[in-house]
Amino acid sequence: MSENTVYECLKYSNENINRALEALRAGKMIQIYDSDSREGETDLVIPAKAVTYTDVKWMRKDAGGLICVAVDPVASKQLKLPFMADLVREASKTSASLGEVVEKEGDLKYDAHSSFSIWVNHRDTRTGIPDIERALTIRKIGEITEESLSGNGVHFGNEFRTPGHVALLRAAEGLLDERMGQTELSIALARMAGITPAMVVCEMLDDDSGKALSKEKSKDYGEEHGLVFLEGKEIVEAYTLWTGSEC
Ligand SMILES: O=C(CO)[C@H](O)[C@H](O)COP(=O)(O)O
Ligand SMILES: [Mg+2]
Ligand SMILES: [Mg+2]
Repeated sequence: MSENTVYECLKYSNENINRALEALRAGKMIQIYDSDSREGETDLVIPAKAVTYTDVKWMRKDAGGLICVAVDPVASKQLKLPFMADLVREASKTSASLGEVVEKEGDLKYDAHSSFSIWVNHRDTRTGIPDIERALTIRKIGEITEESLSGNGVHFGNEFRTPGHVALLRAAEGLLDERMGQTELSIALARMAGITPAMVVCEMLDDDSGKALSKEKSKDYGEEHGLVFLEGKEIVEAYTLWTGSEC
């Protein structure tokens, strides 16, 4: 079956989904809004492997949130990426002060737990923060994710050090059955698009209000910049079809 045939049979009735998958396959930016009942935030989202320093600058200047890379749950386990909360909880066994700050049940009002893993820099970076260096770290995270999922044994520590300036986000094992943050939503889209499931996400913030950019203003931004705007519920619906498809 040719690549096109596969994509043909995966056409969705929601044209927004088809446009988003096409954009992601082309390494282009899209927007994902999680939901009114969760964070109520819109992220700029782009495949990690495709990121250039101008994309990092775009997210830094126009979105302004934390530039993170969401990693597929299978690859996260292969790469031995820990949840930061688990790491701190373990460390708190020898440091009481850490035990007081570690994420506990009920701490987050919008979800059961965060998806933060470790924060890294690629070893070829100097300080790790310039756009050009963060882009390198991000692309290399995409590449090692692809390598790992291809069954090629990889050694994360050979290429990356922590702490660093790019926050890794570990997608929940059950993906959208378990959690519906932009971490899982972006990985679900990557799986549907047939691209490496390592996705850059960055929250869009509002310079005037000091809050997250509203859904309406985020949609306006998307229209001005030709970006596909997806809501979490659209992705959940399409992913349910995809997982049940015979393609
Ligand atoms: O907190 C975050 C990391 O900066 C953002 O909300 C990002 O969207 C990923 O987290 P989540 O999956 O919880 O939405
Ligand atoms: Mg968040
Ligand atoms: Mg989010």
